[in-house]
Amino acid sequence: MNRQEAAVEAAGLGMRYAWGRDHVLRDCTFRLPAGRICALVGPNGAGKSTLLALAAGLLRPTEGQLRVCGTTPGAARTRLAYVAQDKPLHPQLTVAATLRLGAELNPGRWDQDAAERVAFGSGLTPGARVRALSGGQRTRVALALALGKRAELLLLDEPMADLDPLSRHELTGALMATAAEHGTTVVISSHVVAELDGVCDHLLLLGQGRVRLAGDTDDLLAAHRLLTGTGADFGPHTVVEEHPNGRGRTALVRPGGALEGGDWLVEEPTLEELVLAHLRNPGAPALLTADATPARREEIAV
Ligand SMILES: Nc1ncnc2c1ncn2[C@@H]1O[C@H](COP(=O)(O)OP(=O)(O)OP(=O)(O)O)[C@@H](O)[C@H]1O
Repeated sequence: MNRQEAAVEAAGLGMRYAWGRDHVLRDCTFRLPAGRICALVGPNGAGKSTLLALAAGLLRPTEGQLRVCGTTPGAARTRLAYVAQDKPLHPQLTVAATLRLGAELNPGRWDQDAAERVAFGSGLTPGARVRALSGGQRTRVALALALGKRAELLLLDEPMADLDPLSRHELTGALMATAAEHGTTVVISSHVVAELDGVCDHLLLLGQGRVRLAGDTDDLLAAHRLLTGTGADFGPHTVVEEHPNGRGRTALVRPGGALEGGDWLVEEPTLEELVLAHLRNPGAPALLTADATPARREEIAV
């Protein structure tokens, strides 16, 4: 089978912080094909930031393998851009000087126009000092650095959390345009799943440090159905979540056989329904679609 190259590939990936008692990530195996826009979701403490920092080469895994842009995260550093949750920037610099620094650190690949479009899109002036910026303005500058770098892989840790709705819309559009124009892979963590619907074409859902769902969003949605009816027996189907409703019972299932002929209304769930059902039911069996399943572990070792 001819498969698209992987932007990120993990096998048996585990992480335990030096002072932590427990594993933060445990036996994570997944593959993110290049060129996708991947939503990274999961409850607080699931390990999303840790996974992004590992992929950015800022942390070393304690177990397993992680391959980024076909090499080690450390070797891929010049080819990726990482925007951390707290958006670290030099507070004494102006916005213009920050972008100049971005240009100096990324010779040969820096895109000043792209960086300026993002940085100055909402009236921010070049002479403004970073230390005097609001949280949302800092996010703009951090995203401007990331997009100016023309990275192959963007790792964005809750980038939209402190942006106003118009800025979110504008910057989401800028990210999607960049991804479409340059084939950039984007991993974007967020708690606002509804906002990622229609933006992301790939999903990675972590729960308690483990991969719960991974794959193309269309494939994951197609692997689930919402059944609503009065019967109580869901037959051969794997039930992720079931609850009563006005008309009887509704269940999110992974079909294990024919759905026709049952006394059910059958619907495809939305991405938000799929994610929320799995967040509420961490015991549901994990599912990786074919394109999210890595090659054999030894083949991805670096
Ligand atoms: N430097 C650290 N040392 C020890 N434990 C840490 C460290 N950083 C994170 N942790 C722990 O790792 C676990 C996962 O944290 P992480 O920030 O990766 O989760 P998250 O999914 O990004 O959470 P959130 O949605 O709240 O941002 C948490 O239990 C956290 O306390």
